[in-house]
Amino acid sequence: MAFRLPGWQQALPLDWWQLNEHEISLKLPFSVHTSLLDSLRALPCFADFNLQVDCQVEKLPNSQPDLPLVYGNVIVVSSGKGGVGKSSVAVQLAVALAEAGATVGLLDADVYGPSLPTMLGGADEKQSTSAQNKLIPHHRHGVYVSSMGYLADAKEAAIWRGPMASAALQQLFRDTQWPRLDYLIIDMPPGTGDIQLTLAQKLPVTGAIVVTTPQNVALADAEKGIAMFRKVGIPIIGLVENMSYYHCPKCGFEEAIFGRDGGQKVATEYTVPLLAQLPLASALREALDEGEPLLASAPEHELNQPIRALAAAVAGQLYLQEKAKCG
Ligand SMILES: Nc1ncnc2c1ncn2[C@@H]1O[C@H](COP(=O)(O)OP(=O)(O)OP(=O)(O)O)[C@@H](O)[C@H]1O
Repeated sequence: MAFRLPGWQQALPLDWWQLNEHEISLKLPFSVHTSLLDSLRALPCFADFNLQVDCQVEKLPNSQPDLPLVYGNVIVVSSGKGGVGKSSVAVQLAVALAEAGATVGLLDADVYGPSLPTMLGGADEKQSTSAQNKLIPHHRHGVYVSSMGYLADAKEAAIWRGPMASAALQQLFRDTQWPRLDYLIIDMPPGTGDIQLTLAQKLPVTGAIVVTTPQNVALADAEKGIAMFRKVGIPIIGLVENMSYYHCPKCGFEEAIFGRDGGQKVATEYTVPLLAQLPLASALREALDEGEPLLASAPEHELNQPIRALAAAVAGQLYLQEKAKCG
């Protein structure tokens, strides 16, 4: 059976492989957690070889080529509707990419309900400023984080009007002293209104992810999210269906309590990839509530594998889609 990376329909290009006597090296231009390559290592044709994998993240063009940008690939995580798990997906995606070896930044643009300080911990610590008046990001679970939640009083930010909120966010984006990043993940405010549209147009974005749950109400809003990014010419990396099925921690029983395959239908209708169907699991919520994502607090937990596969699918699709544009 041929090996496929998560989210890939095709085999890996031949020029990514190199054979040197008893060693095969694979050069990937994006991040993939090593555990996702175990089935590749187990193929009989690799039995006599030592497989070396080297991930060197390639910087791809973004939607604002004229803006000077020192960061790597900028991925916005959005949702048409609140409460579907957008921030949870953004946080776990960032931690998973960092765990796979990438240098990752996470910008909390969810100004009206910044939840990253809760999910990553250190909510009481303030961000300090450098001698050049730049904001120093926190470094949590391998990810560089900058959030309104570390800066402004949440109650004060909650009454900001749209233009004020989007100006504050652009400033947060610009004035954070990011290290040289491979990926910057932006947790967008939920919805498809003016503030989201302005942010999508003003920020240099490489690709967007739309998070949804399988219920019809959430899917209808996810469709609006896809339409919004298409309108402003931002490539859609794909759709993430969160809370796709309930995972019983005791017996492993799984049930699609919000309905089945809604995300797949929308993905097919809009011809975007369905990047992942993530379980609804109390262990994931408890870990995020404690500021210790499961990937960090219990790396061996079985619930982490779908998140690692999501991260590989996001990184791989972003690369594939950009290269497809170049023909
Ligand atoms: N797959 C999941 N399993 C269990 N709990 C989850 C899952 N995804 C998210 N949650 C929980 O659901 C709640 C809402 O998630 P989250 O804050 O990520 O949603 P959101 O879409 O970002 O919300 P908002 O739009 O209000 O910012 C959180 O308590 C989170 O821990």
